[in-house]
Amino acid sequence: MVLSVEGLTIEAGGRRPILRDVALHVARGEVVGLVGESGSGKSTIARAVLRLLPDGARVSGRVRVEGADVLGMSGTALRELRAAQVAMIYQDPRSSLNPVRRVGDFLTERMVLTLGRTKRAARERALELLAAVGMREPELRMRQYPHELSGGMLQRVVIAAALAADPVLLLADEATSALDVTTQAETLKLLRRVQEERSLGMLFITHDLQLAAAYCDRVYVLYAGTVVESRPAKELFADPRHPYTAGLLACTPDLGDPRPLRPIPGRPPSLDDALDGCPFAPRCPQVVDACASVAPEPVAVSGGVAACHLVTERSAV
Ligand SMILES: Nc1ncnc2c1ncn2[C@@H]1O[C@H](COP(=O)(O)OP(=O)(O)OP(=O)(O)O)[C@@H](O)[C@H]1O
Repeated sequence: MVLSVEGLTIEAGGRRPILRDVALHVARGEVVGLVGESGSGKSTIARAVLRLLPDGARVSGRVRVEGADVLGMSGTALRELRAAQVAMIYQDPRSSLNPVRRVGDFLTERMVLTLGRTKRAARERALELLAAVGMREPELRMRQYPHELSGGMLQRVVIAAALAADPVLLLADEATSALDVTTQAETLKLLRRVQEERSLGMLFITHDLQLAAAYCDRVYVLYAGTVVESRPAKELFADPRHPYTAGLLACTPDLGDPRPLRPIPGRPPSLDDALDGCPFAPRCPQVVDACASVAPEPVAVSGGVAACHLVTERSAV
């Protein structure tokens, strides 16, 4: 397993944990979606994979990358993890690049500093990587400054940089959300291509369940810091088992479906809301008595798990 997260709980002083008992895994060559509304804890999971934890947080559980225990890593192993094994791609490529340094410097400096390449070898590798991500005129791009490139071209540069150290895992955190629709489609295709060519594991973070269901092999649905459902993407899309997953699917536009959109009423709980039962209970159209007081355990459903009292009841019959 490239990434394996078990029982991950992160508390940072609120009345409820940021993450509660999260279990998640990504196999080599697999694209795994992580979906949830804003504040559900998606980025916190990605950062925990790099052991970038909130200040003063209490953390329990396990995070393993290629079997190595990230939460217990020493300085050297942690540097190696961040510099080589795992690469993170953020939403806004401009925030990754220094506006007053040339694109070529951005690509080569890290290779010289953290991978110990010579300047010349780093430059050759940077040109190779730019070609690999479909950048035309790579020599010219190396000499340009970030403001001379479009958002889509910059995201290609960031993806090229992410591949520099031959990582085993890509963490794509809303990596295409800031791009226009056409550029988004191209960048998604590119990410899939490089992921397949190199057989990388990818954790694809998005708030868009339709996109995740169409793009990923498996999907985890996160709500208020807990995984409420995880299934193969096709099954999740065709037959969602958790009412929250069903609600998310019903409120995302689908051009082929003329039925009106049904937004989920209410808001997700904040960190100041204590949670006794199911975190989705106050918004759930199918709520039953147990939901208010007992947190549902994940139960096996076709291809994965769902944490919902109704699912438990149905599977008990
Ligand atoms: N360093 C921190 N200290 C305290 N609370 C934090 C910290 N980082 C995140 N949080 C809180 O944890 C919760 C989850 O945040 P996170 O950024 O992981 O959510 P997200 O699902 O990625 O949301 P978005 O889609 O808006 O990025 C939020 O309520 C956030 O305010």
